[in-house]
Amino acid sequence: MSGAILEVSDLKKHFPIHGGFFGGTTAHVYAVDGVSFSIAKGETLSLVGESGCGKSTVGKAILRLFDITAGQVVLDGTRIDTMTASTLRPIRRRIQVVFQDPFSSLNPRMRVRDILAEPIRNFGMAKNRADLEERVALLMDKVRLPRDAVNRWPHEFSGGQRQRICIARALAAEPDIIICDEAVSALDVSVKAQIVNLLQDLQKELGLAMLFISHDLAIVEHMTHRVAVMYLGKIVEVATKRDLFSAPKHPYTEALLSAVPVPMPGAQRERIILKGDVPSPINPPQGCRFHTRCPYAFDRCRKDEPALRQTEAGHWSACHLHDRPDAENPLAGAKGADLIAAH
Ligand SMILES: Nc1ncnc2c1ncn2[C@@H]1O[C@H](COP(=O)(O)OP(=O)(O)OP(=O)(O)O)[C@@H](O)[C@H]1O
Repeated sequence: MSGAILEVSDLKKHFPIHGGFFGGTTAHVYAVDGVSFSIAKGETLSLVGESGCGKSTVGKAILRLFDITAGQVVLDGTRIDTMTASTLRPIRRRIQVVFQDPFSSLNPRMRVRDILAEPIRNFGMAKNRADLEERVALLMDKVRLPRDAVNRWPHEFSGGQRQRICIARALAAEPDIIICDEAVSALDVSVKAQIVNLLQDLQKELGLAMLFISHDLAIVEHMTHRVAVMYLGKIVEVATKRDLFSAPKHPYTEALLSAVPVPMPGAQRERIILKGDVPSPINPPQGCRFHTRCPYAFDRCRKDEPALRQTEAGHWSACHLHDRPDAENPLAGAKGADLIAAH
């Protein structure tokens, strides 16, 4: 994609499982198994899917919290997955993260001023002491916290306020992209909406790119440009928010969406209850990984793995149903478009 700030190609992360008498590798967790996407400058891409499908592992791989098994991560044209720790150091500033738990993410022994000053100092961004103070004050303004709160300790703040401090800390480094890993999942409903609005405002104001990792499609719907749906280490569908919510092309996306409430009086989607649990990523099913739970699975799904391919402009999906005539594809056409029209 032109203007991409981040490009991830065929990313794999297989965690070895050690066991046996000699403690050797006995198996692997195929946590992420060939994931590709790109994010444009100023764009939000949401990565959604059930717990354990590999979303956080994708985020951590981009942050280089561990080495990847295979694939490429390219930031603004530069490959970063193969960089040594010292070359990577200045690049780290450009990718920041906000994690789920604002209670454990902040050092309880540091005042807010020092929490925000730390990245500014580490990345050598302030000209002098006065500039540092000014930068800290502006960060408080950006996340709508009073400037004098910089003298307080993390425990003096509510969960939502702490998440604002985590966002300010991420912004302190003036990044190109922020990874929000379940950043609002632990917050109360009303606070969640405030933080989502704040992130959206900041994104517009600063032209940030965002990778928004979430299991909650209802939240994603309010703030994303595009959505990538993950299942068992793979992306099964990618589309713009409007296309994905109005006309999902993959049965897994359809099932996830069926659980999202429709914000219109009297309107409701038919809930699809998937059978069984997500299979183990240690031993993923042959063929299509979703076939064991798919309501439409047929013979081919048990044997061949479907490739992620473009079915309409900007809409990608990995499902053998696309090779069937429309009459035999329950997901052909703009199913649900009427429900979404009022959004
Ligand atoms: N360090 C690790 N060692 C071994 N397995 C791991 C490790 N980290 C993650 N996994 C496994 O990889 C799979 C994907 O985990 P991941 O945390 O990326 O999923 P997720 O979609 O973000 O789910 P959640 O929202 O529950 O964190 C899971 O089966 C998890 O148990």
